[in-house]
Amino acid sequence: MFESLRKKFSETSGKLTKKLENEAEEEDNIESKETEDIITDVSDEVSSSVDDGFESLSDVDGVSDGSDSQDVEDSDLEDNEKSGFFSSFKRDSKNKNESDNEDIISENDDDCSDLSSQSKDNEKSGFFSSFRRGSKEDVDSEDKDDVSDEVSSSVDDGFESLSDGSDSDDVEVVDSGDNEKSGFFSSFRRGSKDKEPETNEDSRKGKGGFFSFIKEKTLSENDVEDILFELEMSLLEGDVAMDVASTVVDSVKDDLIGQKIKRSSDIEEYTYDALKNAVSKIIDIKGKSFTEMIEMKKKEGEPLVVMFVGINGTGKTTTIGKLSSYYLKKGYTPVIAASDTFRAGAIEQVTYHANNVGVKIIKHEKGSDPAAVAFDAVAHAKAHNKELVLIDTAGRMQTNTNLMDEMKKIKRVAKPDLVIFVGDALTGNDATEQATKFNDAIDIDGVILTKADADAKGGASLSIGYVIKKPIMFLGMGQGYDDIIEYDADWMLNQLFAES
Ligand SMILES: Nc1nc2c(ncn2[C@@H]2O[C@H](COP(=O)(O)OP(=O)(O)OP(=O)(O)O)[C@@H](O)[C@H]2O)c(=O)[nH]1
Repeated sequence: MFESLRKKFSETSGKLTKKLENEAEEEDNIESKETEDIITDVSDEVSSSVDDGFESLSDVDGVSDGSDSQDVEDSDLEDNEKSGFFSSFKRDSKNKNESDNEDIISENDDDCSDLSSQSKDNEKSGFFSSFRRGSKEDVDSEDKDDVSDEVSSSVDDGFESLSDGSDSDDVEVVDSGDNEKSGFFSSFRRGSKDKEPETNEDSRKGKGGFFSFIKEKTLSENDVEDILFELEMSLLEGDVAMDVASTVVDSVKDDLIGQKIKRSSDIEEYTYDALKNAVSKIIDIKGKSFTEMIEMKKKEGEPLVVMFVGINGTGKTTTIGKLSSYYLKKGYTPVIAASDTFRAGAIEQVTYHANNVGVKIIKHEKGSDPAAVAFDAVAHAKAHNKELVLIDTAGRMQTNTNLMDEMKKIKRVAKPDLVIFVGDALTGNDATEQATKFNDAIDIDGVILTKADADAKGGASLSIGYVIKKPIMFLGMGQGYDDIIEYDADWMLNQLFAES
């Protein structure tokens, strides 16, 4: 029962999950790409800052004409290529440093005994430490001061560039010198590896979803629009009334937009809640139950008079047999009025059910006035303190004016407390349209939907009450006398959202 609706609702959740899953993957890719770009930028900036540092060194008057250091660079090129960026960077700088220091020594012989020994130190401890020390050393020469300042500022620029590109923590790791084990790049690699392990299985087990966004995502109209449009279309195909389909979609949209989601389970949960909320508003039409009304009338010493209307073959007569049985079992005494005096065999059919169930039937000749039969049945019930009068009427098309007028006459004469439209759930949207027409003609009070047991679509069950703003009172669930249930919105909701 209602499999089709159930499927549509669960598909919506699945489709939205899938769509956002793709988006999360894209976000992940962009994030990785950004990370790679940052790494590239930082590498470039470090190289260029270091180069700037050397250029500054070379440009300083009296230090070097630049050709020496170029020679050194060239001679080291092969080595650097073999051993990668960091080692070449270290060696390069060491050699540059060495070469530049030598230049300084040769040009400033008088002042260079200290620097010469410093140069040896530098050889041992590499580029960064040598420059730092270099800038800190108390060198008297103005040239040396200039050199130190410029190099120091170039290197600092290099560090600033590093800092701009990423966490200062990471930069400090570079400064520590052990790049391979603990440095900036490895920390990025570790960082991206840290994101990777959230495999489907892990996230399902540990975090409750197939994927998760790197940042929390707020659902927008854009995210849900196309999927809810699909839902609306498939509801319409499933015989859900247009009003109902758009109300469901609007309500779901309202509930979903602005929701903050992190992982797939959030989407499932929010979509499920939003759909359930939308459907519960649709199907929960407030009204007194049949049984409550019998009791109310009983207190007044009157029978509850109920008139059944609808088109041919929807199950009016069978439903009257079922309700007779249902209320007999509850301790009430129903009486049936055979007011379908129009169709051949109708009086025999209803008599058959009355006899089977064991209730009194009031009947006249075929072709007699159906309003008079109903009037007699009400009088009988009042005279015998029976609690319920069930009036069977001829099936008629809402377009048949004569028969619709006859129905209005029965209502005027018998003064029923309730006019119930009996609709065939299998006819889907037609049932809703018929109910609307009967409601316009005679002002119905409630609905009984028959053949719900065979209804896979569920369109009429979802729509009919909402469209005419009258409650569904019972659902016919088969051909037997016991195959009828009082309609309950919670039960219906469970049917629509139960795990299949
Ligand atoms: N599966 C199923 N069949 C039903 C249900 N209610 C009625 N039927 C069947 O529907 C057919 C028509 O039922 P009727 O009670 O004769 O319908 P009606 O509205 O009285 O028909 P008219 O007298 O022509 O107006 C019968 O074969 C019933 O057994 C139900 O809830 N489930």
